[in-house]
Amino acid sequence: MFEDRPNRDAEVVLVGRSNVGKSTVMRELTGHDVSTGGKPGVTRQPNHFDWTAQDFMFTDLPGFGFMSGVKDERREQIQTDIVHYLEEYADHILAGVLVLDGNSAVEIIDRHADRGEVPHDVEMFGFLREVGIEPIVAVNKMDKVDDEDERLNAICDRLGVYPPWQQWQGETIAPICAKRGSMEPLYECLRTRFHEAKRDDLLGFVS
Ligand SMILES: Nc1nc2c(ncn2[C@@H]2O[C@H](COP(=O)(O)OP(=O)(O)OP(=O)(O)O)[C@@H](O)[C@H]2O)c(=O)[nH]1
Repeated sequence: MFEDRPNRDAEVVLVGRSNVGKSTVMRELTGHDVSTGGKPGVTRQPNHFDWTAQDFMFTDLPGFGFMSGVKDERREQIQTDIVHYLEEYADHILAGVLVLDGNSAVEIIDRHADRGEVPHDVEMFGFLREVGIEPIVAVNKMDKVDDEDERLNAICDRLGVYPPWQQWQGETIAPICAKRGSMEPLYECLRTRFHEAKRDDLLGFVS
């Protein structure tokens, strides 16, 4: 199990396959320069970004799916740890941000589905809902996507969310480009969640 979780009442977690840009999203959210780029699977332990005064933190959970240089057994252990973490702290988690790579998500999901497997992203989306954490899908790397509406609708379709994607704007689907600092759609979704949770004191983190 992951260790050293600060005891905070409110939390937003980020999950996503390796190399989707989770650390870059985190840097934009927190202003902390976490290690980005390089080898996929760099993040192996949760990174907590902690605000004691507000009793709140953002948590970057390790990338699931492909991790280079990590043995199968170890990778499975990390996945099990992620699941346990989300189950255990679900009551404190105001939002689960599933970060996808807008440029490759549909292709990867379809490849796994064609093999008769449940794609990781689809599984994680469903799992978050199952444990009572409403997911926000941050579709990153939109700078690499030409047919924006078509791609976002395909992502909705694969996740079992009804297209058109625009009806989930500000709530569930957030097309972003973390590398260029285009984060407003994600901030909008987070503001909605904080407001619903009556935590308007947290709005300053996403304005
Ligand atoms: N084109 C583009 N590239 C991006 C964007 N955001 C991140 N990247 C790049 O994607 C690569 C992976 O980014 P990271 O933030 O390290 O990804 P990660 O998901 O934290 O990776 P792990 O540590 O392996 O879990 C880096 O080369 C980033 O520069 C984006 O919005 N557009």
